[in-house]
Amino acid sequence: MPVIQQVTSELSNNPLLLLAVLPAAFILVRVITYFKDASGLRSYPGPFLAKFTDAWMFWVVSHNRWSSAVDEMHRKHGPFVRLAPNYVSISDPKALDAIYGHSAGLMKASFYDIFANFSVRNIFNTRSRTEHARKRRAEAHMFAPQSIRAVEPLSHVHVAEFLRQWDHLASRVQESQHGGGPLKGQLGSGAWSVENGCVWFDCMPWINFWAFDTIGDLAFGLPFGMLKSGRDTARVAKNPEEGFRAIEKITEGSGKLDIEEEDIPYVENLSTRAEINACLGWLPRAWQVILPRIPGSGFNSYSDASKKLASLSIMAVARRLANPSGRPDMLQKLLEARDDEGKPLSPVELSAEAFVLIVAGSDTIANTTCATTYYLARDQRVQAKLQAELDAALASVDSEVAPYDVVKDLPYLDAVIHEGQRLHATIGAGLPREVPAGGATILGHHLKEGTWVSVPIYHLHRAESIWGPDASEFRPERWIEASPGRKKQMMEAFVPFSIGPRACIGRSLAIMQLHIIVATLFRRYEFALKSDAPLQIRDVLARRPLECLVGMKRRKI
Ligand code: HEM
Repeated sequence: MPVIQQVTSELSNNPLLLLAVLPAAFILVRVITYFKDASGLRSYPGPFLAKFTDAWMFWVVSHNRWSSAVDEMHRKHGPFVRLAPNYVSISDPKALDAIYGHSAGLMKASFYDIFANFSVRNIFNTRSRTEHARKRRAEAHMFAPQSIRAVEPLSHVHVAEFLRQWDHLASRVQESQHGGGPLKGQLGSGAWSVENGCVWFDCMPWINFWAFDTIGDLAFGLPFGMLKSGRDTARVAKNPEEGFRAIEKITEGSGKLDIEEEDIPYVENLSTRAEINACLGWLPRAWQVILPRIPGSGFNSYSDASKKLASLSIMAVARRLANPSGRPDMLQKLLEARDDEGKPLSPVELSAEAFVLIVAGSDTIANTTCATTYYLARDQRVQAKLQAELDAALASVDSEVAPYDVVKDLPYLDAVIHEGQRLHATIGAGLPREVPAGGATILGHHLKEGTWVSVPIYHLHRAESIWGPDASEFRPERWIEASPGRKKQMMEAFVPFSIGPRACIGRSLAIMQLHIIVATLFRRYEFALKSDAPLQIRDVLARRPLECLVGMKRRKI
């Protein structure tokens, strides 16, 4: 019997032998691939495991060390680091344009496939240049300066609701000072306690409630009501398929909205999905399908969370179609959008686009606001300086919510927001892009077709070579003191919204929201921390604060 036949028959008769041989064969294939070096990356330094397998990326992401591990690798090995057999991270700001710029020609890598939870792609997860350009054209006017300014009054409503709840919390301080008031309690789902003249509570859930209510309203005319209830809860279609059927019937003019709904903890589902996506994105497609199906793998909640999140946008689209309003929100603009043949978006595409607006436009703003609040609460000097600027600028303004026109050009507020975005880096990861046919030359290095490349934002925002020896300090003054030449250098390395054709489309809205919320909160309240302990983060593409316990009281203004 020939040797190969003998070996296969031996293996099929002996499953234990097969179990032992499979890992050995796997490792052998990886070692041979490494030495064959088809990717041409063998000479690049990096973690040992990453030379052979994507498992290094999977491991660091699943251990909550995405941005920090990549940062460490660059500090150890320099600007070019191999993070996976086919993936190089480049930490030089000069690489940004070559990778993400308009004429770069690199598209999103297949890492983004894991984010597709509808049968069609959305503006964020499509990897097709043509499809992306079509979507971006259709959605650009939603984010034009006049469209953003038109929604400012809507956004004020939610900031005012936010103040009602925090005023209520702050009033606990006076109540306890005047005797009789309780020293601890619960508002919505959050606990609070009074100590040292402040009310202490975790501000992260409240900031989430505000951000989600606001984007729910701006996107769909459908605030979730999280601020009012103080709870993470949203009404969604119980069955997404039923939602699509209802949309189709309504579009054909032959149906009423009659969908079974349920309440879900939306933010919690979003966190679950984000955490799992960030890990699964580094695995081969087969593993992405298998792992969520294995009981006890830690990935089981994935499909359920994805479906529930999708149901929210399906429900919102169905509601709007059933009750057309003409309201100037994003959903209305999506309904008016036409493709290149003049056709409206299909129900599933509408829902997919609405979904990404909610996800991209809430979490990111909430994380940035929470981290900025943390840094300001930790540094009383910076907080007082900001408050002095806000007091002067808003002295004659008769509104508890800071109008954008009044606060948009305040130098210290601007510097605080920049510094919060720099140091926290809400999107801290390198955003992976794939080298197209013909290869690409980046900073003199020729990389072959199919190689993944990225620039690590967290590392760039903290590199001493760019920001100086105090790079890891929260010091807004750096933005004001810098000479024009230095400021240019800083801005070239400051990329919280990324750059190029796939840069954040919601940037102007985010900047407006951040100015309004930081100015309003810090004019009205004082914040403190109990210790200088670092902010605990879950790093899953977006870097989300897990908890931020602050002491807060009303200011005398
Ligand atoms: C502080 C807040 C925000 C930050 C830091 C941020 C950051 C980013 C970054 C870095 C990207 C590029 C992602 C990638 O290449 O994978 C992005 C894309 C995107 N962002 Fe934002 N974002 C913020 C707020 C918003 C808001 C308010 C919206 C909309 C309501 C939004 C909608 C989007 C969309 C749709 C994309 C995909 C754009 C495309 O591929 O053409 N973002 N954002």
